[in-house]
Amino acid sequence: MFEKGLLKGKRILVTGGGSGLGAAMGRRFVELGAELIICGRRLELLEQTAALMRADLGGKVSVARCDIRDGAAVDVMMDALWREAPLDVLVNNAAATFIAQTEHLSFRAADAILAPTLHGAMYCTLAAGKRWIETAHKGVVLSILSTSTITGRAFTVPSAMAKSAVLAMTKSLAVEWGPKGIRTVAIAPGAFPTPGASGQLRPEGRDEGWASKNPLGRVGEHGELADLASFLISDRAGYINGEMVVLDGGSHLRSSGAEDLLQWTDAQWEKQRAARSKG
Ligand SMILES: CCCCCCC/C=C/C(=O)SCCNC(=O)CCNC(=O)[C@H](O)C(C)(C)COP(=O)(O)OP(=O)(O)OC[C@H]1O[C@@H](n2cnc3c(N)ncnc32)[C@H](O)[C@@H]1OP(=O)(O)O
Ligand SMILES: NC(=O)C1=CN([C@@H]2O[C@H](COP(=O)(O)OP(=O)(O)OC[C@H]3O[C@@H](n4cnc5c(N)ncnc54)[C@H](OP(=O)(O)O)[C@@H]3O)[C@@H](O)[C@H]2O)C=CC1
Repeated sequence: MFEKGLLKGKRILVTGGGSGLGAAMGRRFVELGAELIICGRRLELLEQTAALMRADLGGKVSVARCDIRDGAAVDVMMDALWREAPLDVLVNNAAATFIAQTEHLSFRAADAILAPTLHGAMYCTLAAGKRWIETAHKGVVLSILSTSTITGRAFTVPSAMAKSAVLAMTKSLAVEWGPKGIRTVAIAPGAFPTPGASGQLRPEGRDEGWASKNPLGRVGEHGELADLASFLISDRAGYINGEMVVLDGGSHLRSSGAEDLLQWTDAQWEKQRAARSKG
């Protein structure tokens, strides 16, 4: 689909790149010639993912253990990365969510979502942006958001709040940092099944799957997201700034994707809370 070497010479950090969509995007970036760094909390998972990519693709892939909820840890990671060479692209992909009746959320539960999804994305963007600006280096920040930024989404309210805030960051920095050579862009994926998303959002007992509610009758393929991400971070998209591209088969035009949960009984919600407390 793309010219060989579309991302050659680009050094890219994907947060949460050890699993799911982060790993799928990272793999595609390496195929297109980029140097990749993936970060997350689980070092073993990161190393497994990186080893697989190196074995399959032969590119340069390294890992950084980092909990992006901790701003100081983000700075330590960025310092270490910059000691080798500046990044060219940051992909804010790491996030967390779970379904819950909002009135049952404790403050700690709300923070468990807001901290990685909002604060983590902000810390990483700040840490990369200030280094780019100090050295007049060009950069791109791609944030992986959600169609909840357009529709809102019942039962995942902290996630919808955090993603909407990161969209506001994307639009605001497009204006503030555009003149400094930094583009900020975003993708709002619809349903792209991953173990992480399915585990948190589709417990047993939820009605029929995501595909049946989609106008195109299917969920997204990881390669489709990886291709869009590759284009948006490439120089070919050099005039796209402050934009969020929706990649959901038109699903959000029909439903936010959470309305089935309005029919859940108290017993179902109790079962859901109990499943978590046993986990
Ligand atoms: C068409 C629809 C398209 C779908 C769009 C989807 C948009 C977004 C999708 C995604 O983000 S998918 C990514 C999903 N992946 C993850 O969530 C992976 C990362 N997950 C985690 O890190 C954790 O699982 C967690 C969810 C953040 C929780 O881990 P943490 O270690 O931070 O929490 P704890 O210390 O165990 O608990 C803190 C606090 O939170 C409460 N809590 C945790 N899980 C739940 C739950 N499932 N339900 C209710 N409450 C929960 C927990 O009880 C603690 O609160 P207190 O009890 O101490 O008050
Ligand atoms: N899959 C889908 O249908 C959709 C996904 N999205 C978005 O796509 C992105 C990827 O989701 P997906 O691949 O499905 O889910 P995953 O659960 O696989 O990805 C989440 C990643 O974030 C990392 N992460 C979580 N918390 C932290 C933290 N505190 N510090 C560093 N890394 C962290 C996790 O690694 P670790 O636990 O090792 O830290 C994990 O690799 C998310 O932003 C999600 O909101 C949006 C819409 C739909």
